[in-house]
Order: sequence, then structure tokens, then C-alpha cells
Amino acid sequence: MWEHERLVVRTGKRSGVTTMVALHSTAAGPAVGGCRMKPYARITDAVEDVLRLSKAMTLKCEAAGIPHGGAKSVIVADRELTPELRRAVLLDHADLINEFGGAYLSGPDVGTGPDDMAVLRELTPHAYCLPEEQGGTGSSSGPTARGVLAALKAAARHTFGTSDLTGRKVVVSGFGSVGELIARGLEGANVVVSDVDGSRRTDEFGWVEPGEAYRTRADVLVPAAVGGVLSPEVVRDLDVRLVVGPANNQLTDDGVAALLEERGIVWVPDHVASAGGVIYTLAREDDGDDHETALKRVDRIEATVEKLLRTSRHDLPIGM
Ligand SMILES: NC(=O)c1ccc[n+]([C@@H]2O[C@H](COP(=O)([O-])OP(=O)(O)OC[C@H]3O[C@@H](n4cnc5c(N)ncnc54)[C@H](O)[C@@H]3O)[C@@H](O)[C@H]2O)c1
Repeated sequence: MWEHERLVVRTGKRSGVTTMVALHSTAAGPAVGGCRMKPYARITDAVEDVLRLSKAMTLKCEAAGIPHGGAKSVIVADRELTPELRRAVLLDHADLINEFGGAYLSGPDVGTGPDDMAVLRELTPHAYCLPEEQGGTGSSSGPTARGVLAALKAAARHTFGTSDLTGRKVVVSGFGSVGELIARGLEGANVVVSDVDGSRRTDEFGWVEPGEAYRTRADVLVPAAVGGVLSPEVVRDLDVRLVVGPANNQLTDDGVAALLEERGIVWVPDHVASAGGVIYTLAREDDGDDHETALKRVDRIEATVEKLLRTSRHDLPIGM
């Protein structure tokens, strides 16, 4: 069923590169969502991605109590982007954002960062998270990681009877900007990390090869890389009691939530666990909150998760 308000795909006049915006919903307010830049095997894969991610943003805003709807944009990086071409693509994308007249507010996502937002801002006011020296709040990875740790606290209390993870084995799959901060925040835990990029390996934490991360016996699994990682086959082999992480759209389809539940694995939906970044950014940039006040808003994810797990069907005895 088609449930999006708008999907616009454009080939940029400066760059010749395809970029797109999916507006899922503006029912609650202007739609927010990051701008993802990556290669896709087929253009239809990019369309599928932008549609799924934009819907997840609506769910994320709703769960976080933010008066915004969900959207997302994708830049199809189907060729090498020299600095000049990257700039041209971003300016083209800014034109596309302007076509939405403020109904779509963009920020960084996988493949883009605060410097890219500054380029967008040259042509559109609807870009968030500019570098701090340019008056923005910069990368949202810190608040996102903080939100995941808040979710983990509530989920651990629910699953293990205590939020203290001392001695518990935690696998963090995706040792990128958010994954690294989560790993560092897991004080006392036996943290094992994994990444397709072998250069990310460090003596600071244990290491597991990416192919093994989802089969490793542990207490907690933190998906912090890409989406679509929890398929029926993967869930069958999971050997953990709790899954909570920032990766967007972790399930290959909604039915996988029931499979997790059947296996007695507590799963915190990613749209709840990963909301720290958007909560913090809007608190600072729209509401004018100071840093500490905005972080307190992020910390409320703990209470949200506590309530969710108390009332959801996931509230079942652990069967492992
Ligand atoms: N950064 C944020 O504020 C934010 C907010 C909400 C959600 N998220 C989501 O969290 C996830 C991580 O975001 P990030 O900003 O840390 O991204 P990132 O690009 O900094 O890190 C992702 C890491 O995952 C690794 N990776 C990619 N594919 C992998 C695989 N199959 N197995 C293991 N590792 C793999 C990459 O090499 C990289 O080191 C993404 O799914 C993102 O959409 C991020």
C-alpha cells in the first residue's frame, strides 16, 4: 500500500547525479530526516531505501514525542565524487529540498556530515547540524549513542533485572562513529566489536569478524552498522538475550519482530533506541535548549523504553 505523501527523484542539473526525497508524513509537523549518500546497485534499491527510512523517521518522531513527521533523502553515489562533484551534487540536492518549501528538513546521515550540511545551507535554510563553528550542533553521533545507552539501561533492567552490565558480554556490530561511542560508554562490560572495515580494529576492545557477529554467544547485541540485518535466518541463529542499537530499519520485515519474541529475545525497536540525535538537534536548533537541557531530553528514552517493554508483547519470559 502506498502510504507516503510524496516521492521526488531528480537528476541534478549541475552534477548529473540522481538524488531523491521521500516525504512520508507531515501530519504531525514538517518532516525531518537525514540525507544518505552511498552507492546502490540499482536505482530501485535507492527508492526502496528512501521509502523505508522515511517511514521509520515518522515512527521515530512519534515515539520521541517530537512534533514532526518523517522524511529522508538519498544521494545515489554511483560514481567517484571528487570534491567539486560532491559540492555540485549537494547544491543540486539543496534545490530539491527547496521544492518542498520547508515540508522537509534535512540533516546528516550515513555518508554525509556537518560540512555537507553547510554546503546545503548555501542554497536552502532547511539543513540542520552545521559545524559548531558555523553555529550548528555538528555531528549527532554523540546524542544518538547516549540515547542508545539510555535505551540499553531500561532494556537491561527488564531483561537481566539490573541495568548494570558489569561482566556482561556485549557485541557491537559496526564500529563507526556511533558504535565507538556506545562501546566506550559500556563501562564494566566485556565489549566485543566488529566492522567490515578491518582498519577499525583496536586493542581497546575484543574483536569478532563481521560474518560471526550475529552468531556470537553474548548477553547483548548492538546493531550499529547498516539496516536489514535481522532476517528470519539470522534470528534463528542469534545467541543473545537482548538486541538494542542505533542502526535504522534493523528488521528485514515487520514479521521478524514476532520471531524475536518467539525466541524470547528482547528487541528494542530501532526507531525508539536511535532517536537521541534527532531529539538533541531539534531541541538545540529549533527550541533553543542549551546542551545539558537537550541531553536531558535524550535521556528520556530510558523511560520510553521502560514503558514500551512493560506494555508490549515483548514482555515475555526469557526462553534462552
Ligand atoms: N549518526 C547518527 O546520529 C545516527 C542517528 C540515528 C541512526 N543512525 C544509524 O546508526 C548506524 C550507524 O551510524 P554511524 O553514524 O555510526 O555510521 P558510520 O558510517 O560512522 O559507521 C558505520 C560503521 O559500520 C561499518 N559497517 C558497514 N557495514 C557493516 C557490516 N555489514 N557489518 C559490520 N560493520 C559494517 C562501517 O565500516 C562503519 O565503520 C546507521 O545505520 C545509521 O543510520 C545514526
